[in-house]
Amino acid sequence: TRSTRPQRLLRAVQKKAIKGDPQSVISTIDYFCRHSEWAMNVGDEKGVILDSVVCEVSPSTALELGTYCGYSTVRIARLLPPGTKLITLEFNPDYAAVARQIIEYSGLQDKICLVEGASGDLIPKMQELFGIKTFDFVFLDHWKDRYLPDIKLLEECQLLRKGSILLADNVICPGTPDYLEYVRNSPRYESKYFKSHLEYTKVEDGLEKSVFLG
Ligand SMILES: O=C(NC/C=C/[C@H]1O[C@@H](Sc2ccncc2)[C@H](O)[C@@H]1O)c1cc([N+](=O)[O-])cc(O)c1O
Ligand SMILES: [Mg+2]
Repeated sequence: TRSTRPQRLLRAVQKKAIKGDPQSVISTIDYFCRHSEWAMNVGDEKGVILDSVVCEVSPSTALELGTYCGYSTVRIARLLPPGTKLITLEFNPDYAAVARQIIEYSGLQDKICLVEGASGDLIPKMQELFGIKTFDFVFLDHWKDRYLPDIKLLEECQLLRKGSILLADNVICPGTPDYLEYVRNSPRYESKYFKSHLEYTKVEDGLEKSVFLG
């Protein structure tokens, strides 16, 4: 049977990227998605905004919802201070299998913990599974209708602290209207929109950065 797009993306990384070099893995994926096949990675333009927020927060504990092929996982992990771990949750086992190989190829496997399962089931287990008290940084890039329920779950599980940073992809395209309305109107968040473009296109999209106020 025909290979899947994530498998073709992985093959391009194994063929063209330098093993152990996260930047070359990132550049190879961006080139492949621009010139061969579009894929739903956060991409290079929004990726620069993601990089700047990760560097600013310099998190000790970080969570990513929606690994897909591991592009943003590698982008985030390459900037984490030594000794810190990025926990990334992925629901689809086929995507997880590709992401594990891309993460390993980048050489960042010691900074990343990929957990297969649904965020709704796994978030309540973060304390017991990883001894996590709170997350300094959360990147949301999974099913768009899960953004709002999942941050409410993070609040309920007391996994956010005063100053925790949430960064959400695709708040314009495909769009997460209920999430945006919540973080922009809740007294518990201070929110800011970073205008950009949908990965590898000229369509408007952006990232929403929200600080939990406790
Ligand atoms: O649909 C999009 N993203 C959904 C991503 C979903 C990813 O997260 C899990 S779901 C999950 C993971 C963990 N827990 C629960 C569910 C899926 O298996 C996939 O790996 C999207 C679409 C476009 N676009 O242009 O159409 C652009 C983008 O940047 C996007 O992110
Ligand atoms: Mg996205």
